[in-house]
Amino acid sequence: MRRRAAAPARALGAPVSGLRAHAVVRRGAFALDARLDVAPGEVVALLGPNGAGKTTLLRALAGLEPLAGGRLELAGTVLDDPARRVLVPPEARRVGVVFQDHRLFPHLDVLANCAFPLRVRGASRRAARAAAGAHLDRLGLRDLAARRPHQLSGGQAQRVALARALAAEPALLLLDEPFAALDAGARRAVRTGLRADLARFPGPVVVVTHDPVEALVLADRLVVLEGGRVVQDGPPAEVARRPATAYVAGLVGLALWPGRRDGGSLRLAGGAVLPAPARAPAGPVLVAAPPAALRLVAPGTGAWDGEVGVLEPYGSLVRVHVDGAPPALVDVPVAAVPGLGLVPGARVGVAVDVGGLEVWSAGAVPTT
Ligand SMILES: Nc1ncnc2c1ncn2[C@@H]1O[C@H](COP(=O)(O)OP(=O)(O)OP(=O)(O)O)[C@@H](O)[C@H]1O
Repeated sequence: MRRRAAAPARALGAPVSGLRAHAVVRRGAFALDARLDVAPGEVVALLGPNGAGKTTLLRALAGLEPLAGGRLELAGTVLDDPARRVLVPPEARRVGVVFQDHRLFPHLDVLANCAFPLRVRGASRRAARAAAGAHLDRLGLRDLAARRPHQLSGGQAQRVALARALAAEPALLLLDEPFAALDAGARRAVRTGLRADLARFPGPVVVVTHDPVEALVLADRLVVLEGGRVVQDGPPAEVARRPATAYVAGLVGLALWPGRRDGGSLRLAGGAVLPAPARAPAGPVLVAAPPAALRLVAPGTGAWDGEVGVLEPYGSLVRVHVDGAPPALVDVPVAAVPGLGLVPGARVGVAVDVGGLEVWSAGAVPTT
C-alpha cells in the first residue's frame, strides 16, 4: 500500500542539510539496503556493476520507488519514512533528474522545455519563460532557445536537459548516466562543461556512471554499490589507492598524474616525458593511467624507474604499487611475480602504452 503525506514533513530541530538517505527497497528477489549522505555542493558518483541497484536507489530518491525501510531526508525535509508513514510523492519533491536519453519534449522548443517544470508547478507562462531563460543564460545556451530538440547535437541536448532540471530549482540533482547517449568525442567535450555547471549548483548531486574517468572528472566522492549494498565510499584518490573489492580494483585502479602537454610531448610531474597521445589537450593536463596501459620492465629501460611498494592480489592478478615519480599501479599475473623478482623495495622500470591513457584538461578536475 502506498503511503502519502499531505505535505512535506519538516524534521524538527534538524539543521538544514543535504541528502541523508538510508534506502531499503525490494524489487522482486533483489534487495537494496544502502546509505547515501551527500552534503550541499558535493558531487557523488554512484558506481557499480550491472544490476547493483544504482537505478533503484536513484528511483527511490526521486520518489518513483517507495522505501520498504530506512528513511530519506533532503534539506531537512523527510521525503520517505515508512515507520512514520511519510511518503512525499515525486512531484512534490524538489528533485531534478537528468536521464541518459534526455527526455526533452520533441514538440517544444528549448525555452519551452525548460519552462515546463515551472509551469507544472503553477508559474505563469511569462514567469516560467523568464526563469527558464535565465537558466539558459547561466549555462551559455541562450542561442539555442528557439530550437527544437531534433535540431540539437547530443551534447547540446544533454546540457538543455540539465538546464531544464535546474530551472525547477531542485534541492537535489540526480544524473543517470548523463553521457550514455554521446559518442566518445562528444563525451570528452561535454564532461568538462558539466563539471563546471555542477560546481555552480549549490545542492547535493548524485551521478550514476559506469565510467571511472567520468567519475573522477565529475565527482568529489565515489560510492560503489554491489549486490544492493555500499561496498566502498570515499574520495576518488583514496578509493583508487585502496579498492575494497575486485570490482572496485578493476574499475578505479587508475593512477592519476598531473602533467603538461607541450607539442608532441606529455611531461609528467616528477620529470618523466612520454609521447603525447593524439587527442591530448595542450597545456596543463591530468592523465589517468589504467594498470592495463602500464608494464614493468628492467630498470633503465622504461619511461621512469621506481621501487616496488605494496603487492595486492586480485584474482589471478597482483596489483603492484610502484613508488616513483610519478607513482604507478601495474597489474601482473600472479605466476609472473617470482620470475620478475617483485618484492617490496626492488627497483623496476615502468613502460607506458600511451594509447591506453586518458588525458584531459586540468581545469576540469576536482581538487579533492
Ligand atoms: N521492476 C522490477 N522488478 C523486479 N526486479 C527488478 C525490477 N527492476 C529491476 N529489478 C532488479 O533489481 C536489481 C537492481 O536493478 P537496477 O536497475 O537498480 O541496477 P543498476 O545498478 O542500475 O544496473 P545497470 O547498471 O544495469 O543499469 C536487478 O537485479 C534487477 O534485475
